[in-house]
Amino acid sequence: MDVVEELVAKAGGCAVIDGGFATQLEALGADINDPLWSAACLIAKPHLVKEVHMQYLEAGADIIISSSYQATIPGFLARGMTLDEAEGLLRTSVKLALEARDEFWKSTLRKSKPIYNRALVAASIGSYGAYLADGSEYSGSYGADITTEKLKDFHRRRLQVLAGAGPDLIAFEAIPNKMEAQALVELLEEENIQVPSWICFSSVDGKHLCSGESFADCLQILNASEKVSIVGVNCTPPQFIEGIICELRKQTKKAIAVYPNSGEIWDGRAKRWLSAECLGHKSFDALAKRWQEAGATLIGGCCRTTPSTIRAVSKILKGRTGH
Ligand SMILES: C[S+](C)CC[C@H](N)C(=O)O
Ligand SMILES: N[C@@H](CCS)C(=O)O
Ligand SMILES: [Zn+2]
Repeated sequence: MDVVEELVAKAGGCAVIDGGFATQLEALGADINDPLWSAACLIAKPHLVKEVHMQYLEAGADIIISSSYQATIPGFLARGMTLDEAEGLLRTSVKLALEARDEFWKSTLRKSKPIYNRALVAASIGSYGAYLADGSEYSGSYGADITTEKLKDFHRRRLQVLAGAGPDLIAFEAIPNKMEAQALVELLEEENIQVPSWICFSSVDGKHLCSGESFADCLQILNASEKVSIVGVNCTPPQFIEGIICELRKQTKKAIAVYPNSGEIWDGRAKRWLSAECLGHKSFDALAKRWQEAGATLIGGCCRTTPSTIRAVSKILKGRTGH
Protein backbone atom coordinates (compact mmCIF):
# COMPACT_ATOMS: atom_id res chain seq x y z
CA MET A 1 0.00 0.00 0.00
CA ASP A 2 1.26 3.49 -0.75
CA VAL A 3 0.89 6.42 1.64
CA VAL A 4 -2.38 7.56 0.12
CA GLU A 5 -4.05 4.13 0.12
CA GLU A 6 -2.93 3.71 3.71
CA LEU A 7 -4.42 7.06 4.77
CA VAL A 8 -7.67 6.42 2.92
CA ALA A 9 -7.98 3.03 4.61
CA LYS A 10 -7.22 4.50 8.05
CA ALA A 11 -9.78 7.22 7.46
CA GLY A 12 -12.44 4.57 6.86
CA GLY A 13 -12.52 4.68 3.07
CA CYS A 14 -12.47 8.41 2.46
CA ALA A 15 -9.76 10.88 3.47
CA VAL A 16 -10.66 14.49 4.20
CA ILE A 17 -8.75 17.24 2.41
CA ASP A 18 -8.60 20.70 3.98
CA GLY A 19 -10.66 23.69 2.81
CA GLY A 20 -9.92 27.07 1.23
CA PHE A 21 -6.46 28.00 2.39
CA ALA A 22 -6.45 31.56 1.09
CA THR A 23 -10.04 32.02 2.29
CA GLN A 24 -9.08 31.20 5.85
CA LEU A 25 -5.96 33.37 5.68
CA GLU A 26 -8.23 36.28 4.79
CA ALA A 27 -10.56 35.38 7.63
CA LEU A 28 -7.59 35.72 9.98
CA GLY A 29 -6.99 39.24 8.67
CA ALA A 30 -4.40 38.72 5.93
CA ASP A 31 -4.44 41.00 2.90
CA ILE A 32 -4.03 38.79 -0.18
CA ASN A 33 -5.02 41.31 -2.81
CA ASP A 34 -1.60 40.87 -4.37
CA PRO A 35 -0.09 39.36 -7.53
CA LEU A 36 1.24 36.57 -5.30
CA TRP A 37 -2.23 36.11 -3.76
CA SER A 38 -2.01 33.88 -0.66
CA ALA A 39 1.74 33.34 -1.20
CA ALA A 40 2.29 36.97 -0.18
CA CYS A 41 1.81 35.73 3.40
CA LEU A 42 4.88 33.54 3.13
CA ILE A 43 6.82 36.79 3.12
CA ALA A 44 4.69 38.96 5.38
CA LYS A 45 2.85 36.65 7.80
CA PRO A 46 4.23 33.09 7.95
CA HIS A 47 2.73 32.62 11.44
CA LEU A 48 -0.76 32.98 9.90
CA VAL A 49 0.08 30.31 7.31
CA LYS A 50 0.81 27.87 10.11
CA GLU A 51 -2.26 28.95 12.05
CA VAL A 52 -4.51 28.16 9.06
CA HIS A 53 -2.96 24.70 8.74
CA MET A 54 -3.58 24.11 12.46
CA GLN A 55 -7.22 25.15 12.15
CA TYR A 56 -7.83 22.69 9.31
CA LEU A 57 -6.09 19.90 11.21
CA GLU A 58 -8.29 20.59 14.23
CA ALA A 59 -11.34 20.52 11.94
CA GLY A 60 -10.44 16.97 10.91
CA ALA A 61 -8.39 17.33 7.69
CA ASP A 62 -6.34 14.23 6.86
CA ILE A 63 -4.46 16.12 4.16
CA ILE A 64 -3.32 19.74 4.34
CA ILE A 65 -2.23 21.65 1.25
CA SER A 66 0.74 24.01 1.45
CA SER A 67 0.65 27.75 0.83
CA SER A 68 2.53 27.52 -2.50
CA TYR A 69 -0.44 27.67 -4.92
CA GLN A 70 0.60 31.07 -6.29
CA ALA A 71 4.20 31.01 -4.99
CA THR A 72 6.38 31.04 -8.08
CA ILE A 73 10.01 31.83 -8.71
CA PRO A 74 9.26 34.53 -11.34
CA GLY A 75 6.62 35.97 -9.00
CA PHE A 76 9.12 36.29 -6.15
CA LEU A 77 11.85 37.64 -8.47
CA ALA A 78 9.42 40.33 -9.64
CA ARG A 79 9.12 41.24 -5.93
CA GLY A 80 12.85 41.99 -5.88
CA MET A 81 13.99 38.73 -4.30
CA THR A 82 17.05 36.72 -5.23
CA LEU A 83 16.73 33.22 -6.65
CA ASP A 84 17.95 31.79 -3.34
CA GLU A 85 15.32 33.71 -1.42
CA ALA A 86 12.59 32.65 -3.85
CA GLU A 87 13.53 28.98 -3.56
CA GLY A 88 13.81 29.39 0.22
CA LEU A 89 10.20 30.63 0.40
CA LEU A 90 8.99 27.61 -1.57
CA ARG A 91 10.73 25.35 0.94
CA THR A 92 9.25 27.39 3.77
CA SER A 93 5.72 26.71 2.51
CA VAL A 94 6.28 22.96 2.88
CA LYS A 95 8.16 23.38 6.16
CA LEU A 96 5.31 25.35 7.76
CA ALA A 97 2.80 22.66 6.79
CA LEU A 98 5.09 19.84 8.02
CA GLU A 99 5.65 21.67 11.32
CA ALA A 100 1.91 22.19 11.80
CA ARG A 101 1.24 18.53 11.01
CA ASP A 102 3.95 17.28 13.38
CA GLU A 103 3.00 19.60 16.25
CA PHE A 104 -0.67 18.77 15.87
CA TRP A 105 0.01 15.05 15.71
CA LYS A 106 2.18 15.19 18.82
CA SER A 107 -0.57 17.03 20.70
CA THR A 108 -3.23 14.49 19.71
CA LEU A 109 -1.06 11.57 20.82
CA ARG A 110 -1.25 12.95 24.34
CA LYS A 111 -5.03 12.56 24.31
CA SER A 112 -6.41 9.30 25.66
CA LYS A 113 -8.79 8.69 22.74
CA PRO A 114 -7.11 9.85 19.56
CA ILE A 115 -9.73 10.75 16.95
CA TYR A 116 -7.36 12.00 14.29
CA ASN A 117 -5.14 10.37 11.70
CA ARG A 118 -1.57 11.54 11.17
CA ALA A 119 -2.18 13.97 8.30
CA LEU A 120 -0.28 14.11 5.04
CA VAL A 121 1.21 17.29 3.61
CA ALA A 122 0.56 18.05 -0.07
CA ALA A 123 2.77 20.69 -1.72
CA SER A 124 0.50 22.90 -3.82
CA ILE A 125 1.35 23.82 -7.39
CA GLY A 126 -1.12 26.18 -9.02
CA SER A 127 -1.51 26.47 -12.76
CA TYR A 128 0.33 28.85 -15.06
CA GLY A 129 -2.95 30.77 -15.12
CA ALA A 130 -2.75 31.29 -11.36
CA TYR A 131 0.67 32.89 -11.83
CA LEU A 132 -0.72 35.12 -14.61
CA ALA A 133 -3.31 36.32 -12.06
CA ASP A 134 -5.67 37.32 -14.86
CA GLY A 135 -8.47 34.84 -14.20
CA SER A 136 -7.13 32.37 -16.78
CA GLU A 137 -7.18 29.45 -14.34
CA TYR A 138 -10.95 29.60 -14.93
CA SER A 139 -10.81 30.11 -18.71
CA GLY A 140 -7.85 27.94 -19.69
CA SER A 141 -6.89 30.57 -22.29
CA TYR A 142 -3.16 31.08 -22.17
CA GLY A 143 -2.88 32.89 -25.51
CA ALA A 144 -1.59 31.78 -28.89
CA ASP A 145 2.11 31.76 -27.99
CA ILE A 146 1.98 29.17 -25.24
CA THR A 147 3.46 25.71 -25.83
CA THR A 148 3.88 22.53 -23.81
CA GLU A 149 7.62 23.24 -23.57
CA LYS A 150 7.03 26.75 -22.20
CA LEU A 151 4.68 25.35 -19.58
CA LYS A 152 7.26 22.73 -18.60
CA ASP A 153 9.90 25.42 -18.23
CA PHE A 154 7.54 27.47 -16.10
CA HIS A 155 6.84 24.55 -13.74
CA ARG A 156 10.20 22.75 -13.70
CA ARG A 157 12.24 24.44 -10.98
CA ARG A 158 9.34 24.98 -8.58
CA LEU A 159 8.44 21.30 -8.87
CA GLN A 160 12.05 20.26 -8.18
CA VAL A 161 12.33 22.53 -5.14
CA LEU A 162 8.95 21.57 -3.65
CA ALA A 163 9.48 17.85 -4.22
CA GLY A 164 12.87 18.17 -2.49
CA ALA A 165 11.35 19.87 0.55
CA GLY A 166 9.89 16.63 1.93
CA PRO A 167 6.11 16.73 1.30
CA ASP A 168 4.10 13.50 1.25
CA LEU A 169 2.34 14.48 -1.97
CA ILE A 170 2.43 17.03 -4.77
CA ALA A 171 -0.95 18.66 -5.50
CA PHE A 172 -1.35 20.24 -8.93
CA GLU A 173 -4.42 22.39 -8.45
CA ALA A 174 -7.09 23.89 -10.73
CA ILE A 175 -5.45 22.89 -14.00
CA PRO A 176 -7.66 24.44 -16.68
CA ASN A 177 -6.52 22.87 -19.96
CA LYS A 178 -5.13 19.77 -21.61
CA MET A 179 -1.81 21.28 -22.69
CA GLU A 180 -0.90 21.98 -19.07
CA ALA A 181 -1.92 18.43 -18.02
CA GLN A 182 0.35 17.07 -20.75
CA ALA A 183 3.21 19.34 -19.65
CA LEU A 184 2.89 18.23 -16.01
CA VAL A 185 2.87 14.53 -16.83
CA GLU A 186 5.94 14.92 -19.06
CA LEU A 187 7.70 16.93 -16.37
CA LEU A 188 7.00 14.36 -13.63
CA GLU A 189 8.58 11.70 -15.86
CA GLU A 190 11.53 13.83 -17.06
CA GLU A 191 12.42 14.91 -13.52
CA ASN A 192 11.69 11.41 -12.20
CA ILE A 193 9.73 12.85 -9.29
CA GLN A 194 9.36 10.22 -6.58
CA VAL A 195 6.72 12.01 -4.50
CA PRO A 196 3.22 10.78 -5.50
CA SER A 197 1.15 13.45 -7.26
CA TRP A 198 -2.41 14.45 -7.80
CA ILE A 199 -3.61 16.44 -10.75
CA CYS A 200 -6.92 18.23 -10.25
CA PHE A 201 -8.71 20.14 -12.96
CA SER A 202 -11.06 23.09 -12.77
CA SER A 203 -14.40 23.22 -14.58
CA VAL A 204 -16.99 25.95 -14.96
CA ASP A 205 -19.73 23.93 -16.68
CA GLY A 206 -19.44 20.51 -15.02
CA LYS A 207 -18.90 18.80 -18.37
CA HIS A 208 -15.51 20.00 -19.56
CA LEU A 209 -12.30 21.53 -18.27
CA CYS A 210 -12.43 25.33 -18.05
CA SER A 211 -10.89 25.38 -21.54
CA GLY A 212 -13.83 23.44 -22.99
CA GLU A 213 -11.66 20.32 -23.54
CA SER A 214 -12.92 16.92 -22.48
CA PHE A 215 -12.08 15.10 -19.24
CA ALA A 216 -11.76 11.89 -21.26
CA ASP A 217 -8.87 13.27 -23.35
CA CYS A 218 -7.03 14.52 -20.27
CA LEU A 219 -7.59 11.32 -18.34
CA GLN A 220 -5.97 9.36 -21.14
CA ILE A 221 -2.82 11.42 -20.60
CA LEU A 222 -2.92 11.02 -16.82
CA ASN A 223 -3.68 7.28 -16.93
CA ALA A 224 -0.48 6.69 -18.87
CA SER A 225 1.67 7.95 -15.97
CA GLU A 226 2.50 6.04 -12.80
CA LYS A 227 3.67 9.29 -11.26
CA VAL A 228 0.06 10.44 -11.01
CA SER A 229 -1.64 8.60 -8.14
CA ILE A 230 -4.81 10.66 -7.85
CA VAL A 231 -6.93 12.62 -10.32
CA GLY A 232 -9.83 14.94 -9.71
CA VAL A 233 -11.32 18.40 -9.67
CA ASN A 234 -11.04 21.38 -7.37
CA CYS A 235 -12.24 24.98 -7.23
CA THR A 236 -15.28 23.99 -9.25
CA PRO A 237 -18.90 24.64 -8.18
CA PRO A 238 -20.24 21.90 -5.88
CA GLN A 239 -23.37 21.22 -7.92
CA PHE A 240 -21.21 19.81 -10.76
CA ILE A 241 -19.12 17.42 -8.68
CA GLU A 242 -21.31 14.31 -8.62
CA GLY A 243 -21.60 14.31 -12.42
CA ILE A 244 -17.86 14.84 -12.83
CA ILE A 245 -17.05 11.94 -10.48
CA CYS A 246 -19.28 9.64 -12.57
CA GLU A 247 -17.48 10.78 -15.72
CA LEU A 248 -14.01 10.32 -14.14
CA ARG A 249 -14.98 6.87 -12.84
CA LYS A 250 -15.61 5.80 -16.44
CA GLN A 251 -12.24 7.11 -17.55
CA THR A 252 -9.80 5.98 -14.83
CA LYS A 253 -8.94 3.44 -12.16
CA LYS A 254 -6.92 6.01 -10.20
CA ALA A 255 -8.18 7.38 -6.88
CA ILE A 256 -10.48 10.39 -7.28
CA ALA A 257 -10.13 13.62 -5.28
CA VAL A 258 -12.77 16.34 -5.23
CA TYR A 259 -12.56 19.61 -3.34
CA PRO A 260 -14.98 22.09 -4.84
CA ASN A 261 -15.33 25.77 -4.00
CA SER A 262 -18.50 27.21 -2.47
CA GLY A 263 -20.06 27.87 -5.88
CA GLU A 264 -19.26 31.56 -5.85
CA ILE A 265 -17.61 32.85 -9.02
CA TRP A 266 -14.18 34.50 -9.18
CA ASP A 267 -14.13 37.81 -11.02
CA GLY A 268 -10.53 37.78 -12.23
CA ARG A 269 -10.56 41.45 -13.17
CA ALA A 270 -12.12 42.88 -10.05
CA LYS A 271 -10.34 40.21 -7.98
CA ARG A 272 -13.34 39.32 -5.88
CA TRP A 273 -15.86 36.53 -5.46
CA LEU A 274 -19.37 37.04 -6.82
CA SER A 275 -22.16 35.27 -5.03
CA ALA A 276 -24.17 32.64 -6.87
CA GLU A 277 -27.15 30.49 -5.86
CA CYS A 278 -26.04 26.94 -6.42
CA LEU A 279 -26.44 24.57 -3.51
CA GLY A 280 -30.24 24.71 -3.48
CA HIS A 281 -31.49 23.04 -0.33
CA LYS A 282 -28.41 20.79 -0.03
CA SER A 283 -25.59 21.60 2.35
CA PHE A 284 -21.94 21.13 1.33
CA ASP A 285 -21.50 18.22 3.77
CA ALA A 286 -24.65 16.44 2.56
CA LEU A 287 -23.25 16.70 -0.97
CA ALA A 288 -19.91 15.38 0.27
CA LYS A 289 -21.65 12.17 1.35
CA ARG A 290 -22.99 11.79 -2.20
CA TRP A 291 -19.51 12.38 -3.65
CA GLN A 292 -18.25 9.57 -1.44
CA GLU A 293 -21.05 7.28 -2.63
CA ALA A 294 -20.26 8.21 -6.23
CA GLY A 295 -16.68 6.98 -5.76
CA ALA A 296 -14.43 9.83 -4.57
CA THR A 297 -11.97 8.71 -1.88
CA LEU A 298 -10.45 12.11 -1.10
CA ILE A 299 -12.92 14.92 -0.36
CA GLY A 300 -12.52 18.48 0.91
CA GLY A 301 -13.20 22.08 -0.01
CA CYS A 302 -11.52 24.83 -2.00
CA CYS A 303 -12.06 28.59 -2.19
CA ARG A 304 -14.67 30.10 0.12
CA THR A 305 -14.94 26.96 2.20
CA THR A 306 -13.67 27.17 5.78
CA PRO A 307 -12.68 25.03 8.77
CA SER A 308 -16.35 24.79 9.72
CA THR A 309 -17.10 23.33 6.27
CA ILE A 310 -14.35 20.74 6.79
CA ARG A 311 -15.52 19.96 10.32
CA ALA A 312 -18.97 19.14 8.92
CA VAL A 313 -17.48 17.12 6.03
CA SER A 314 -15.26 15.16 8.41
CA LYS A 315 -18.23 14.45 10.66
CA ILE A 316 -20.49 13.21 7.89
CA LEU A 317 -17.83 11.11 6.15
CA LYS A 318 -16.25 9.60 9.23
CA GLY A 319 -18.94 10.04 11.84
CA ARG A 320 -16.51 12.01 13.96
CA THR A 321 -14.82 15.37 14.03
CA GLY A 322 -12.47 17.67 15.92
CA HIS A 323 -13.55 19.60 18.96
C1 LIG B 1 -8.03 30.45 -7.21
S1 LIG B 1 -8.12 32.13 -7.76
C2 LIG B 1 -9.26 32.87 -6.74
C3 LIG B 1 -6.55 32.71 -7.19
C4 LIG B 1 -6.26 34.12 -7.43
C5 LIG B 1 -5.90 34.45 -8.83
N1 LIG B 1 -4.92 33.55 -9.41
C6 LIG B 1 -5.37 35.87 -8.87
O1 LIG B 1 -4.26 36.13 -8.45
O2 LIG B 1 -6.09 36.71 -9.30
N1 LIG C 1 -4.88 25.59 -2.25
C1 LIG C 1 -5.34 26.83 -2.84
C2 LIG C 1 -6.25 26.56 -4.00
C3 LIG C 1 -6.76 27.75 -4.66
S1 LIG C 1 -7.77 27.40 -6.01
C4 LIG C 1 -6.02 27.65 -1.77
O1 LIG C 1 -6.95 27.20 -1.16
O2 LIG C 1 -5.63 28.74 -1.54
ZN1 LIG D 1 -9.89 27.41 -5.04
